[in-house]
Amino acid sequence: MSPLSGKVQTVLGPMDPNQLGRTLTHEHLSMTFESCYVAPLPGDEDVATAPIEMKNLHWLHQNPYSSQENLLLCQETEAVREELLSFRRAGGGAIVENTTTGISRNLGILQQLSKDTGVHIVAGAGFYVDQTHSDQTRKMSVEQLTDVIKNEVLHGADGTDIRCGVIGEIGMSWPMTESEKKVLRATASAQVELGCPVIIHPGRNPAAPAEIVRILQEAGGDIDKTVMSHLDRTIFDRRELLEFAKLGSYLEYDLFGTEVLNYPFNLEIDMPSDSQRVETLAFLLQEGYEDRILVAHDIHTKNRLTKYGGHGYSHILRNIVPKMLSRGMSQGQVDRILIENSRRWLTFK
Ligand SMILES: CC(=O)NCCS(=O)(=O)O
Repeated sequence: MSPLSGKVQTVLGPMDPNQLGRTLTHEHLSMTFESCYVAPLPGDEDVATAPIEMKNLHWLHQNPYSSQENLLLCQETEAVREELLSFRRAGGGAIVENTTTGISRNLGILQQLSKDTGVHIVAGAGFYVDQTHSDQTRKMSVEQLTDVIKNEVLHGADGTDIRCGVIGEIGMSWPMTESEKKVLRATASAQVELGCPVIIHPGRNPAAPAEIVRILQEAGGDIDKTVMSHLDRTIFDRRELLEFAKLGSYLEYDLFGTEVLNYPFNLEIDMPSDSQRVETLAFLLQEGYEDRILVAHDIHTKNRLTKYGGHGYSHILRNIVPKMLSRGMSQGQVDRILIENSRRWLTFK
């Protein structure tokens, strides 16, 4: 049995899961996303390199990955601190910070933010998508990768003694690369030994989540303790969604607040609106998946902060919860999603 059994591990140490409260299971508080820069359309070069200001916020909203400045959330610690205080005032308790190796995890900042604001923060172990893997990562065996991940949970990451409390977000592309598959197998091995929660970023294809679950299962992973992120931009067909749901992972709708006409990473995809996300949650509840749903905003660029006219970390609590209630969900179901499911997932076995 893990020494962490029955506990949640935050950046301030292990804690009683009952203290978490309303939890956003997929956010970033400090990271860089330059690896996912998308060149601006011809004619947009000037606005793409201009400083962020009111007159280009609409452009930025539609083209968030085409401004290098927008990809540096790591420069906004003061704004994030203010937002976390606002999140607490809105009734929020905890945030799972999904920044892993490859997108500039900064555990010292996370620990300080938690001390300053009283928000419980759980940090993520492991590796983001292949394009951010270092040569050293690519050369590692599954056993070596497993040791790295275990060490980040048991002893601390990035040369600190600050410990991660989940594995992930583990980044997968579509199709998955060999290096990503090794990381996935290492994730499963570490999970078996530690009894810990896992969270996956799937590639942008409806077949990706099930393929990931298959590989995790083959490597001994605990699907019941695994979150599949970003379903809002991955599985659109309801029949396919139910097929996937049967596999038993948590089903995360974590792009609340993202309403964009052209999804820059895959122009074939029509990104749903928040109203459509709520409709999908209602559908999953009706189909009996009340114990499997999780929600978040996955804030990872500057323009989504309230400082830049974005929705911020309190959008779900302030706007989406009332919408859920107005669409027939009960307070009990909302609490199940925001409190009980996240608590169960985050508690070490
Ligand atoms: C930080 C991160 O990976 N966000 C996910 C963006 S995506 O558009 O859902 O892939």
